[in-house]
Amino acid sequence: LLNGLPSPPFTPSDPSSIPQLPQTENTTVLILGGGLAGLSAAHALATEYNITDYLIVEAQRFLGGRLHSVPFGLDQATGKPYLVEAGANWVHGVENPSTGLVNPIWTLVRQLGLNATPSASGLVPEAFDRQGRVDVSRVWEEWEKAWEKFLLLGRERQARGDGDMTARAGLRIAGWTPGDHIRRSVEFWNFDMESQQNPDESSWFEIANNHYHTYHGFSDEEYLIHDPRGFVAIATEPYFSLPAERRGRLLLGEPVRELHYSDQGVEAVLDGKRVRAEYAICTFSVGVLQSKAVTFHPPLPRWKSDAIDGFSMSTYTKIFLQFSSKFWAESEFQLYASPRRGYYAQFQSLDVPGFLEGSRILFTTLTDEESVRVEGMRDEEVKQEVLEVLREMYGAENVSECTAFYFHRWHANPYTRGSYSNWPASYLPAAQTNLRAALSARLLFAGEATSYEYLGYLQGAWTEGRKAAQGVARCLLSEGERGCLKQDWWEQITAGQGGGRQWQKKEVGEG
Ligand SMILES: Cc1cc2nc3c(=O)[nH]c(=O)nc-3n(C[C@H](O)[C@H](O)[C@H](O)COP(=O)(O)OP(=O)(O)OC[C@H]3O[C@@H](n4cnc5c(N)ncnc54)[C@H](O)[C@@H]3O)c2cc1C
Repeated sequence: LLNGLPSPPFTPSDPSSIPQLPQTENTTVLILGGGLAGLSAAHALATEYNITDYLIVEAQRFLGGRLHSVPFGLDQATGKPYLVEAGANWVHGVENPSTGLVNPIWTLVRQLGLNATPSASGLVPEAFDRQGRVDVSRVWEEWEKAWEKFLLLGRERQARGDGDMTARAGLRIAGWTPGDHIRRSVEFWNFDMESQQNPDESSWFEIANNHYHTYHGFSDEEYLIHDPRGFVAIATEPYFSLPAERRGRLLLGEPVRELHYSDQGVEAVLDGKRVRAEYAICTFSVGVLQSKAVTFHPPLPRWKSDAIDGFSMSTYTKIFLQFSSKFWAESEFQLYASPRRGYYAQFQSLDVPGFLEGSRILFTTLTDEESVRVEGMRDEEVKQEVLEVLREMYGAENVSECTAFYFHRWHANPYTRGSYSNWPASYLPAAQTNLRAALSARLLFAGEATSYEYLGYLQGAWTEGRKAAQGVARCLLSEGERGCLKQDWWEQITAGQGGGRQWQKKEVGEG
């Protein structure tokens, strides 16, 4: 379906098993999107509120959204492909023994027994530039000192009520001024590889908050998932383990084109079909909403469209290569310091003990403009670029034959339009409240981008899906009492005028 991608293993093998709807279908709760937020909402409705009359509409012919496990290359031992994660791959932050707080994604990983190995992304990597090997340990230390100060000052200043600035300004204030290609690469590795955008494009305060909630709230550990069932299992297995009568109805391969909302309910227009619901939970990414591929009726109020258009959605691209023999370093990570910032700066080997040992698989990661650039190129051209860099790093004579090559075009994919959201410096917390707020108290919004604490992460998508289910359930179980949906929104946001006193706060359900 998508650029000739191999079908993920969870695609129903028999397309006739996908139920066909009559012209108009009615349901109580319509779940728009079958990614982690949509499936966690479905699971919560069925298990916690005993609501089973729901329908999930998913545009792609498989579930999982940005959890996307893809067969790749060949495992010579089994004669079958490996499974690699083109989308989310890590559990960021696991558990905090002093508070007892556990990342819900970590709980799911453990319940399902998925293979998870601690990843060394925070340690000084082996590094190369055009002249050969370089030692980045001193620069790394400089970065770590500045980064700690950046986080601390960011949260202190926010608590004092100071105005936000770009993360670039925050880093400078913390003493970080990257004047050469080594420093720029170390910065890219530690900043952009998390936020997918550079410090000039990102908010100081919200990057500090986001980091705090995940890496202090849970822990600073990161686990890479590499399991033959795919990381997508955290979304699909809880849903498919429900008894059939609790699984609602599922419609795959059906893009929503229009959404009509009023205080009576929501109607989704698909190709040749309509679905009417009392409530709907929209989990489409900010990128999809920004693309205007879905038309809203009535048109979105300004407070909502500004909240969508003002946010950032960027792209993070993992490019996988399998070789006939392993020629690279033994360590998990290698840094390439190009004069061009972010140009194949990070390589990660899956062929290391504890991961896919013996696989001869390596991947490199691009972000933002570099991602969009390669999405516009042919696979062969991109492959040649990566091979050229590897030849510089390891010597042309050592680079073996590349036997498999793959990357997903997240920006071009009309159902994702990027990888995950990022908080721009000019965007106020009140605007994110609006991103999340329901329309007409009937059409709710949920997904990684609507999470204040865990924006961008799987834990954000999971918790937001469940909260939306809770909001809908509260209304259904109280028979639609006015004010049953507890969500705030701000009618008018005046940036830079000294804060909230000038904003008019409203509650969803008010006229
Ligand atoms: C490359 C990459 C790497 C990442 N790495 C990590 C990581 O290591 N750790 C981590 O925690 N997070 C990571 N993330 C982020 C994480 O994947 C997301 O936060 C999470 O999966 C988002 O889930 P969601 O349900 O909010 O959105 P989605 O997964 O996007 O779900 C929305 C669903 O809506 C569907 N849809 C869109 N438009 C329509 C339409 N018009 N009609 C019907 N259906 C539609 C989509 O197909 C999709 O299935 C990564 C993401 C990417 C892409």
